[in-house]
Amino acid sequence: MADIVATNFNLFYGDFQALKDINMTLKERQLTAFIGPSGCGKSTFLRSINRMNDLIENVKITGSLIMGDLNIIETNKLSVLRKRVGMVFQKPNPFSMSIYNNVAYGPRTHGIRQRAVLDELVEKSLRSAALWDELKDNLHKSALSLSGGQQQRLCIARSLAVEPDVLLLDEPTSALDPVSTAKIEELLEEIKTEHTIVMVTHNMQQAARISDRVAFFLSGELIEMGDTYQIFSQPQKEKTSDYITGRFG
Ligand SMILES: Nc1ncnc2c1ncn2[C@@H]1O[C@H](COP(=O)(O)OP(=O)(O)OP(=O)(O)O)[C@@H](O)[C@H]1O
Repeated sequence: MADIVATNFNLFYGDFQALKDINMTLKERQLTAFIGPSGCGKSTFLRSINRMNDLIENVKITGSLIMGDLNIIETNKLSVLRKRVGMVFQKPNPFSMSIYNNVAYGPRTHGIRQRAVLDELVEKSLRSAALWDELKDNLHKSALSLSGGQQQRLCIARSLAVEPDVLLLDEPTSALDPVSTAKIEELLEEIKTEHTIVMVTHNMQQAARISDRVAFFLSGELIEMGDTYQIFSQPQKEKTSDYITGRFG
């Protein structure tokens, strides 16, 4: 595992520059929250970390994004990158298959076939996502029969099953009720010492509750990054202070 380091990172959608000269270190085994008003580039930067932006036409990137020995921008081994960097989206998107097969899907695509190994990975991942006790007797039920909160925890379990270094989460609780949100926050706090977690959130209380570090974006720029306590109690930049006190955004 290693820190993720962005240096002079720029991203353009056609002529539009969505990210401007980002210099940032995402520390390993910490949870970093990306905050900022809508359209400021948080998701674009998050998607850059596992090259999801490759799917979009006319994207141009300059600068570098490095994780230890892995050059994220230049590698042509996307399956290796995506094994090391998992992603969970805003809306739970389990596959239309059983709970077991959802979690076993990633390991199977990486060639794991032995039933005992898969069983162990499924159990470990569901335990990490705080779902094992709830679901262990129903592993062959359809994932689509679960509640929204359970589906999102299943999506986290599915990402964890390939044992990634990094977990990217794009507003993972914004479609969920407060109880499901609390469960996800709790599980992220539990797993963050074993993974580097980067989460986009519009919920400032959530960032304050569970992140170790906060990065504040505005209009494609990284305005300020620091320890969560510092950002919320003693922001160094006026724009950060205006945003967190609700003056705009
Ligand atoms: N596929 C795309 N093509 C062109 N422009 C895009 C594309 N995706 C995003 N953008 C633009 O890039 C900018 C940053 O968008 P992005 O989704 O990264 O912002 P965000 O901070 O995550 O916003 P939100 O909080 O609303 O999700 C916005 O101006 C957006 O319109």
